[in-house]
Order: sequence, then structure tokens, then C-alpha cells
Amino acid sequence: MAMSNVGIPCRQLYIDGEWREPVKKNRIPIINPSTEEIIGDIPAATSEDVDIAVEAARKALARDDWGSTTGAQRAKYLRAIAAKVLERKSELATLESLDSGKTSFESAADMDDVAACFEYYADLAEALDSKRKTPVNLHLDSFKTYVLREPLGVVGLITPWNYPLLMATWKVAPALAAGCAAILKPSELASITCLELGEICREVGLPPGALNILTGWGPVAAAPLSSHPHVDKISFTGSVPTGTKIMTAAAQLVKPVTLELGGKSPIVVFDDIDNLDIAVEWALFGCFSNAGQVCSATSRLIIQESIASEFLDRLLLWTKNIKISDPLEEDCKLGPIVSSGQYEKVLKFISNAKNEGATILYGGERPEHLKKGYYVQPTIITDVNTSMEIWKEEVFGPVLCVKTFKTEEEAIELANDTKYGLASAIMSKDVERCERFTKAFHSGIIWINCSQPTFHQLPWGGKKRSGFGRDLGEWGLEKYLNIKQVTEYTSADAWAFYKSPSN
Ligand SMILES: NC(=O)C1=CN([C@@H]2O[C@H](COP(=O)(O)OP(=O)(O)OC[C@H]3O[C@@H](n4cnc5c(N)ncnc54)[C@H](O)[C@@H]3O)[C@@H](O)[C@H]2O)C=CC1
Ligand SMILES: NCCCC(=O)O
Ligand code: NA
Repeated sequence: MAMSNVGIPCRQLYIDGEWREPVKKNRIPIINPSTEEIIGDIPAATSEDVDIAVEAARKALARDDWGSTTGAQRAKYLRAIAAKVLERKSELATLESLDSGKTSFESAADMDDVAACFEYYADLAEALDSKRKTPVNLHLDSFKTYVLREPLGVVGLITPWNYPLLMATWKVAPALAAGCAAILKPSELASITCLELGEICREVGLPPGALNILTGWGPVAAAPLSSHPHVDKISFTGSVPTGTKIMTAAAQLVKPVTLELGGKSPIVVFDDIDNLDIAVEWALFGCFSNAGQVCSATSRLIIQESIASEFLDRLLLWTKNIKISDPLEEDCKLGPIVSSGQYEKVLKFISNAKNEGATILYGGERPEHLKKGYYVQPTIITDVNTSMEIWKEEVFGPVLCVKTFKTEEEAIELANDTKYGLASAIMSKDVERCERFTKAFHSGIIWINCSQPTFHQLPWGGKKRSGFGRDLGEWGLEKYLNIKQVTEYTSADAWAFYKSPSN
């Protein structure tokens, strides 16, 4: 096993710029998924702590040191956070791997992305100053009008465990750039690095209450945010059932929500590809990176019949070559699943597929050389039909299911045969065909001749049951702004709608 000499910090809740013990004093153990050992614990917030954090956030908005900042001032905080993340990159990456099972390479890449995302929204915060007030010319002498873009208020950010600090950053950075006050509730399965973000905010002197971080169980620590009358918006990434609960609670208060939910994304491979191995590697990366725990994982391979056999042969060779180990070991390419619950869920999907008549072409079990930890072999499933669970449901593990097609029409029908609509990928050298698929795919993200590369300048989100609204890019900022129109009557003349009693 790879050794780490990084200690797990013992933190409290981060509220109003300081560490606070939860009112009920409860804690949740942190489990390292590669050893199944308890390595520390995190505070467990309850609705009492949520109330305190919401009050701190409201006060921050009312105070000049946060509520009256310009975008340029907020950008300074965001850049300072980015710099601290880079300064602590190696430690944060190790903590992320110990907590979530991510390979050290992927955790380090996440930390780079976290810093770059804070930098990006610092730029957008600065740009916001010149767009804060936009005059609108009505071509009328008697009215002067303009539009203000203001922070929306107190926002609740509820995030998952698959990219713990990165998913938090996709929401925290734009919310702070917009000037909102935020309450972040990371996943109870992986919260360590999000709590360290609290320490970073304290060190850079982010005004108290601008960002509060509450760890804890979802129904106890996050649900009260959805139903809180003083939380103005919820931005959520996670499962469909939880997204539905959040939307239902928020609907009672007509509270806006952004939901980034699951997926069962297709990767369609045509026989005109130039290089089989290049396409095979993208198919692999699209489903097995981050151990398949990616909302946009292209977990349905739809392959043209004419090259299916050769493609699968190559896919098998590449898959067998994947190094599965403790995520901190050098060159590890597949770590464990995040928790025992998720591990059992993935294995159940595989056994259900077998019971429904599919073939486990490769994998499907714990790797023989790893006796402890929530490890699942990269798994390839063939002889799949469209009524099977494995075709329809999100596994959130390293499990690829395969179907073949003959014609383009058949391929697009299979690709769109899902209740989800997050991402879709096509591999083909025919430019016009790629354009046809770009239009025909029912999803918010399209990858052409690749799968998964993600850039913070581009909108991220889906349609159908993958949710609505967008993280990232300028769209990721807009959702934290209130658009306020101001109409001023500038004429000295009376309005003269009613008859004046004086004449
Ligand atoms: N779209 C995505 O990126 C993700 C999708 N998932 C999917 O969800 C499945 C289950 O994973 P979970 O960790 O159980 O996801 P989840 O959706 O329950 O958890 C995500 C976040 O929601 C919070 N939460 C839980 N119950 C809540 C409630 N009633 N109100 C408000 N917030 C609540 C959790 O504490 C966590 O912070 C996975 O197998 C996968 O299919 C999970 C994580 C990320
Ligand atoms: N590459 C980032 C994926 C984000 C997500 O799974 O939600
Ligand atoms: Na953990």
C-alpha cells in the first residue's frame, strides 16, 4: 500500500468566518475507501447550525465589507483562494485521494482545475463591474431606464463526492464572484477538502459569512437549506431522487433551483475512424476514469457492427492493461469506489445484468490482488438489450455496456434511448455526420472524437432527467444574479391618466 504522511485535519463547521462546533456536537467518521479504515471525522450539522449559517450569510450581505464590494474587490479574494489552493496542491490532492479513492493523478488535476476555476471567475467578477448597470434606450423623452445585475442573495450549494472540491468550486467561485453569500453542503462521503476550503477562506480574509461550510448528512444538514425561507436559491449536483426532493421542497417557496443530475451517456463509434486505438482509449477514459463515478460518463458504447469485434478485442487488451491499486500508488489508473454503499450498488448492477441475460465480457468482480477496499474491476458488458437495467440506469462505477448498430438512424435512436440527457459523444471522421449527430443528440454536452474533456469556460448541464440550468462559463455566473429593471419618469408633465380634481 502507498503510504501518505499527510495528516487528516480535525475541523468544525465553518460559519461566519470561524470554526464552530455543531450545536448538537455530532460527528461522522471519515472512511478511506482503499483501506476501509476510519481515518478521522467531520462535524455533522443539523437544522440549528443551518439557521446560524443562514443568519451569518444574511449579515454578510448587509455589511459593506461583503455586500457593497465591487467585482474587482471580490476578484482579489478569488485569486487569493486560487493561490492558496496551488500552494497546498499536493496536500489537498492527497487528502482528496484518501477521502474519495481518486487516483493521485486525478486528484492533482482536480486541484489545478479548482485553482483555474477560481481564477476564471475572478476575471468574470471584474468584468461584471462594467455590466452592473446597463442603460436601455427606449427612445422616449419621458423615461430613463436601466438594468441592474445584483447578487441574488443567500445561496445553498449542495454538492456530491465524485469531485468533492471541484464540484464545490463550480458553484462557490461563481456565487462569490456574483457577490452572493453562500452555504456549501458537501457530501458526507467526502468533505475533507471542502472543509480545507474554509481554512483557506479564513487565511485570505474572506469577509465572515460570505462562505459558510456545513458538513453533515443530506436529509439533516442539506434539506433545511431547500426549505429555508431565507435561502434564495439552491444549486445542486447529485442524484435524481435527491434532486427531486430538493425541487419539491424549493417549489413550496417558489425558490429557484439548478439541478445537475445523473446520466447514462452514449458514445457512438463509426467504422470510418482512422485509428482504432485512439477511439478505444477515449471509450475507456469516457467510462473508467474516476472509476466511472462521473455524471457525464459515456457508459453506453454504441459501436458500428462492421468493426465491433475488432474494437472489442482492442478494448479488452487496453482494459486488462489498466493498473488498479491504492490510488496513491504511482501510475494507478483505477482506484476504489467511494463507499461500501456505492460499491455494493455497483456490484448489484452487474449481477442484475447477468441475471437479465447479458454477458460479462470482462471484469465484474473485486480484483484478485486487492483483498481490502471497495475495488471493482473495469467491467465490459455485452449482449445487452434496451429493456435491461444496465442499459437504462446510471451505475456510477467502472461499468461499460455495449450495443451494436448498422445504420446512422439506428445509432441515433439508441443514443437517445435514455431518460437522461447530460452528454453524448461521437467518434467519426465524417465532419457532416458529426454535425448531424450534434444536432440530433438530446443532451447539453456534445463530445466529438473524444469523451470527457471539460473546460470551465463552457456551460455544463443537461436536459431531460439530467436536470436543468448550467454550471461553468458565463452561464454559471448568471444564475447567481438578480436582474433588476429600473424605470424613471423624467418628464415634468403630469401622467394625466385620471382626471385631476383641481380643474
Ligand atoms: N450527478 C452527479 O454528479 C452525481 C450523481 N450521483 C448519483 O447518485 C447516486 C447516489 O449517490 P449519493 O451520494 O447518495 O447522492 P445524493 O444525491 O444523495 O448526494 C448528493 C448531495 O445531496 C445531499 N443530500 C442527500 N439527501 C438530501 C436531501 N434530502 N436534501 C438535500 N440534500 C440532500 C448529500 O448529502 C450530498 O451532499 C450515485 O450512485 C449516482 O448515481 C451521485 C453523485 C454525483
Ligand atoms: N469532469 C467533471 C465531471 C463532473 C461531474 O461528474 O459532475
Ligand atoms: Na470518504
